[in-house]
Order: sequence, then C-alpha cells, then structure tokens
Amino acid sequence: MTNLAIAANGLRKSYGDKNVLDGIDLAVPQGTVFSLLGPNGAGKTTAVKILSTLIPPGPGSGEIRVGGYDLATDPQAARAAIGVTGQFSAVDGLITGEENMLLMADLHHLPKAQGRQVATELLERFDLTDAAKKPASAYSGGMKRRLDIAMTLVGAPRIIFLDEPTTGLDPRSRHNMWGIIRELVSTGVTVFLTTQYLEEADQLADRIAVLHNGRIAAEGTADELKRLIPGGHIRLRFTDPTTYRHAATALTDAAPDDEALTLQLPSDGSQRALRTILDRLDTAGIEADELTVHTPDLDDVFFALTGSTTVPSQSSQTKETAR
Ligand SMILES: Nc1ncnc2c1ncn2[C@@H]1O[C@H](COP(=O)(O)OP(=O)(O)OP(=O)(O)O)[C@@H](O)[C@H]1O
Repeated sequence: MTNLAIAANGLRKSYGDKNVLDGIDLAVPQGTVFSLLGPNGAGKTTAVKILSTLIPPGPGSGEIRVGGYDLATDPQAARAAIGVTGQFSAVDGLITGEENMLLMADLHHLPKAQGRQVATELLERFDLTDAAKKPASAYSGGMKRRLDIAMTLVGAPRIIFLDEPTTGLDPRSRHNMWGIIRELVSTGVTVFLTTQYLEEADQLADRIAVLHNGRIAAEGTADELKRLIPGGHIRLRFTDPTTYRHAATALTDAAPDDEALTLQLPSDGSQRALRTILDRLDTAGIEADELTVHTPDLDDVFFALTGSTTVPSQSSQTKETAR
C-alpha cells in the first residue's frame, strides 16, 4: 500500500435512506491521474469530500489512506499532503488575485518574504501576473480556476483533488487547464479528477473508474474500458425514402432506422471493412447521402454502463439516441 497516494476500501456514505456510495474500493498510485466518472448525482463530489477529510465516511467504511495516512487516526497529516479545488472554490472575489495568494501563504504559515515569492512565482506560472492586482470577481471563469489551482499549490500538496475543473470553461480554457494538469503530474503530483467530460478522462487519466448506483461499474485505462464495448459501426444516411427502402432491402444485415432514414452496419472501422461495404453498395447500385464511421469511444462505455440499457451491443445506438 505504500506506493499508493490514495487507498480506500469499502467506502460508504448515505444521506437518509439514499446509499450514495455503497462500498467502493479505490487505489491510486503516486504520480498518476485517476478519474472518477459518473452521471450527475452519482456521488463523485461526495467521494472527493470524504477523501479530502471535508466530511466523514459513512459507518461500515473500511480503511481509507491518503498520502499514506489513515484518515480515521491521522486526518491532520493527510490534510497537509493534499489540495482541493473545484466546485467549492476557495477564491474570494472581493480581494485581488495576489491578495488571495498571500492569504493562502499566511494560512500555510509561510514567512512573509517566502509567501510573496511563492505567490509571485505561481501567479506567473498560471499566467495571472497582469491580473494580479485586479479583484478576483473581475476574472473570467478560466482565470478563476487557474487562480484556484495556484492557491492550492501554495501548500505544495503531493495529492490534488480536482472536482470538475473544466466544467463551464470554453474549449481554449479547457485545453489550457489540461496543460496545467499534465504539468502538475510531470512534477510527481497525484491527481484525483472528477469530470463530466469523457474526453477529459480519455486525455488525462491513467486510470478511470465509472461510478454508477453507488458502486464502481468498471475500472481500467481508457483503452481497457473501450475494449468492453465490442466493435463500432458504419452509418449510412439517406434523404430519399425510396433509396433508403431499396438499400434496407439489399443490406439485410443492417439495423434500419425508418425515421432517421439511416442504416447501421457493424464494422471495426478498418479500411478493409470500409472497402467491403463500399463494394456491396456499388454492387447493389446504392448511393448513400452520407457515410460515417463510428469506432467505440468512452461515451459508448459510459452509456453502456450507466444508461438504461446494459447490453453492450446496443451501446452505440444508445449514444446516438442520447445525443
Ligand atoms: N449534504 C447532503 N445531504 C443530502 N443529500 C446529499 C448531500 N450531499 C449530496 N447529497 C446527495 O448525494 C448524491 C450525490 O451527490 P454528489 O454531489 O456527490 O454527486 P456528483 O456525482 O458529484 O454530482 P454532480 O456531477 O452533479 O456534481 C446526490 O443525490 C445528492 O443530492
């Protein structure tokens, strides 16, 4: 267990008769990014709050270790090893970015000169030097998130909890944030990330766990999770109903959608599979208005595991319907 930054056994939490976490196990090696995925209300924030000592675990939970320290017996030491940013931001809008940073330095009991130096360096690193003297309330969403992370780093935490760090950010700010997270990890920091964006988990996480109905429905690398979903498909779209019907009669193995005028054929998305389908279309004299290749991605995994259907082969359809 010593090389694990976070280790939890049988993590439980209920609110009233609602079992939010129903005994989940977590093992996050040092220096890696672990992503907890789940639909809204799945219990991601609850897990972050317990692991970061903000709320106690529910009765019956097993041992929880963060930074090597047992949360039950040594919460202070665990707290010293971690930083938390996210939905419950620490940024005070009434004071400037620099003042927020200095306040953090005071909270960490850094000597004045050292506090100033750390604040200046972090503001520079997060591209906030020009805005340092402006009240944080005037910052954009992306700047506030950057300031929030910069404030977290004042205490030089080895483990950082990022609760939906890019929710609501525009694509450029999101990519900037990904760069920041990658840089943190390159310095050996462990990141526990919750996100609603599957692409984010795919981009950043070494391991991903999907939380559903209070349990971990699946866990693994992005590739391992994608392998849970068999195959992809090729989708043919028609605008003319007669052409569509002709194609549906010719391609008996295709799944038809009479309303959308589309046909879906199972395919691994390879060049060879594509050529076979094009040959079949040529032979039957069919010309589709649009042909799209769909390979399984994390969305498919997510919908297959947390959607109404649990039949993997239906996942692709689930995704398309859901969009
Ligand atoms: N203090 C509380 N009292 C009662 N119920 C709570 C409390 N905190 C959370 N819950 C409930 O626990 C469930 C999980 O909430 P949580 O915030 O952990 O979900 P989440 O996965 O982080 O969701 P989101 O993506 O929407 O932030 C929800 O149904 C929520 O309403």
